[in-house]
Amino acid sequence: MTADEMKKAVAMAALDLVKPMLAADVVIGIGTGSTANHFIDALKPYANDFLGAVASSDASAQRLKANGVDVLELNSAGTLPVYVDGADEFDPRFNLIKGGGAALTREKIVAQASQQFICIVDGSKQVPVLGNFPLPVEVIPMARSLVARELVKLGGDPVYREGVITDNGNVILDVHNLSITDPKGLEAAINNLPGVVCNGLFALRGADVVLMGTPDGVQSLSI
Ligand SMILES: O=C[C@H](O)[C@H](O)[C@H](O)COP(=O)(O)O
Repeated sequence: MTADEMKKAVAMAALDLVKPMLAADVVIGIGTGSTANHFIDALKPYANDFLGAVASSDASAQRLKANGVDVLELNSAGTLPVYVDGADEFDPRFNLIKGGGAALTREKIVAQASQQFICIVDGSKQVPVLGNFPLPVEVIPMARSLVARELVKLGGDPVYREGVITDNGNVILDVHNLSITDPKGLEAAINNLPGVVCNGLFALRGADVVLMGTPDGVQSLSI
């Protein structure tokens, strides 16, 4: 089974969890990336069974609309019952690194607005300790160098993701060589740096459910 087939399988498993929640007044949260894209495509036959979705990126919003799903603003949607999204890494406590596709800030907002976060991943994303995947940090452009120096003080090696501007008009620093033994503490410490909009650690609000695709099928993991 290819990685893409595993991503599709976890997306279908997530759909099985979400289908019973769908109703005429229900709005769901949708993430960003190649795994979330499979989930968006899988929603197409059910597009008329729920009110719509809040998207964590312009790219996902466009894909949802192409699949017949109405896209709503979070401000008019209230609390969402569920958020479905991928991740770049997850640890045994369901702390995550996200933002490989630069959508981390809106993802964190929609996750925070949701009662349940279903994380859909292939097995390559499972790690004992977060940090092998460089941690994305979204930064106000004028603060890029300042924040980079502060991230070095925290023990990381930040690299400017050249050519990438987020949906919010900001830039991304990818922080290499972190061994993240205190995900909540590091998430808060980075968020406290002036110029940082958001960082890709999802520990203060991690995943509730992880569905992991393996060559032997989809595993529903528990903490
Ligand atoms: O910014 C992107 C998101 O955090 C994605 O959820 C993450 O990068 C995983 O993407 P993929 O499903 O393509 O591996």
